[in-house]
Amino acid sequence: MPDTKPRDVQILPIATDTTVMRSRSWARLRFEIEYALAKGTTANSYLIQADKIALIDPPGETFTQIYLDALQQRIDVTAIDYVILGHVNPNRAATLKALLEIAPQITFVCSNPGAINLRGALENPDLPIMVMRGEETLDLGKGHNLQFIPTPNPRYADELCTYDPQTEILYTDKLFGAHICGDQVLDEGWEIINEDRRYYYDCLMAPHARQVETALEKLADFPARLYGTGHGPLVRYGLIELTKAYRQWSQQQTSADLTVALIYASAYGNTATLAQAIARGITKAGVAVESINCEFTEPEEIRAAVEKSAGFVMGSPTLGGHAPTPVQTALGIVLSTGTNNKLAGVFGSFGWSGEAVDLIESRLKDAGYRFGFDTIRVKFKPDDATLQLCEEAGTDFAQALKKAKKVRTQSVPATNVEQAVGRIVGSLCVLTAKQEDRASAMLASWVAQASFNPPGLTIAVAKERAVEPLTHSGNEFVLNILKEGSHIGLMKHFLKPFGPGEDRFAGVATEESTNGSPILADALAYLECKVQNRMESGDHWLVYATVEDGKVLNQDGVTAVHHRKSATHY
Ligand SMILES: Cc1cc2nc3c(=O)[nH]c(=O)nc-3n(C[C@H](O)[C@H](O)[C@H](O)COP(=O)(O)O)c2cc1C
Repeated sequence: MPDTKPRDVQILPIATDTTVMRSRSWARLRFEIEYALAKGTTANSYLIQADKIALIDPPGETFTQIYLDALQQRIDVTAIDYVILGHVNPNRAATLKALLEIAPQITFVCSNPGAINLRGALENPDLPIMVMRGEETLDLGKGHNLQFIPTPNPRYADELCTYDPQTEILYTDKLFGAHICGDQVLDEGWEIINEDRRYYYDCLMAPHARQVETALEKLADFPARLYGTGHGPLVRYGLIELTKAYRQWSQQQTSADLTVALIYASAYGNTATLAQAIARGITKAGVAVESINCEFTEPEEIRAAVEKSAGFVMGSPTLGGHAPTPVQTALGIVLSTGTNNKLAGVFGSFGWSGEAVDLIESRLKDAGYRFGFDTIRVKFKPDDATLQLCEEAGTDFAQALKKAKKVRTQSVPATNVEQAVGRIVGSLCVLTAKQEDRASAMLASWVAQASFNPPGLTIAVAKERAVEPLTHSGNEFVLNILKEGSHIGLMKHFLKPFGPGEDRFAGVATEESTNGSPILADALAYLECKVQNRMESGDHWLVYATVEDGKVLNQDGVTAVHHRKSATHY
């Protein structure tokens, strides 16, 4: 997606007295970890003009001015009665302050934890706020008698959904969204955005699937015709399928046999971002995560989650030279469970001294815990490379747990089917990809030509591969086809275990392709590819890519082929 298209606010009436205002950022997105998709996003706000006027979810500060301009062209902003907030993001404070300056009579509507956050974010303890706990309604007139459904989760403890019985719109905040930017307001032809919705779920929802299940149960009581999402297209055509998919994806998480307790606190969001990237790395390897924000969780719940988990990861910011009290309490609970056979991990964001992370690490070390990854210390806000490291550390952690479990179950010889499927051969290749700060590579032999016009191929990428985030629709990579005779060295290099964030290309001769991905100098040929789409196929993604360019580097060589004995090996 080019970064050149200017931000704007797209406005469309969507139902009786109801208008959507979508603040569109076309550029690569940085505020949540869906950076791998880089398709921009929209911050969706809604305007209900009945006898009273309500505004739902004004956007963050990068949109304050153009959003207010767009609003002022349509309504008398001084007449707004209510501003309803699906969650309170400090980043929205600038827009809310600007609205209050024009319309000081505004009453805010949010959940109870939302009210605490809002008073802090707007630095005003006397702010007029209507707190919605689930029983109350807000009558805007003309049948818009709004109902509210708190749907708290560790990431957004203050999340609140809103239902309008007049229009049968359910405003779902973070639920059912997608980080994509485009002209399409609704989700007609929704199958093509399935991948984006799934990735959004995997990154943002999977780490608190239990709370998603609770939210789905609550929301089922409200007959919705349309989901007014916080991001991306509104959900109308795919509403039944997406709701069903959310149930199914959540059930997959909550019924997984290995779980990691991810225990953290975060005052300004940096440690939470690290937690999210680590969670993504764990869940993509097929191990479930139970996220626990210790600020909002009862000690008993923390104890129960640790006891039932195969491992735990603890994260904390350093504030005033210490870990915040809820983290210290949680650490005490973890240590008192006395289960030092569980795998542990530690991470945190800090500013200058970082005592909190050191404290957690040393207390766990003293108690005899083993660590699944080297402690991650990040100064202030993480960049893309750090998030990649976190994701890979999470995957390593999950794989260590899976390995430990496998060791306990006896290894069985390959079945007839496994042996027979193993006789399928493919050319031995190395997929290399680089996007801005992120680079990765993977040995691939499950490769096949898939089309001639345009030239295209498929590659099977295991879901937990480090390179996986670089193989979504629109991403570019290079497929290096190895040469028989000189393939062993490269094969060994790319098969060896890499630490989280480790440079895959150290000591390997490469050149840069036009799409920025490395070409291996010793390859037989290379293909510059662009991912068109991908299909979920069991434990792999089947990636279909078209070949945009390519060259044979060694005219006399032949393709290295990978012969195997079993389908379970590459
Ligand atoms: C009031 C306050 C006190 C802080 N004290 C420390 C400190 O003693 N040592 C340190 O390394 N960083 C300190 N920091 C920096 C934070 O650790 C840093 O901003 C970190 O990114 C916060 O993580 P979070 O976004 O997850 O809350 C402090 C920050 C604030 C706002």
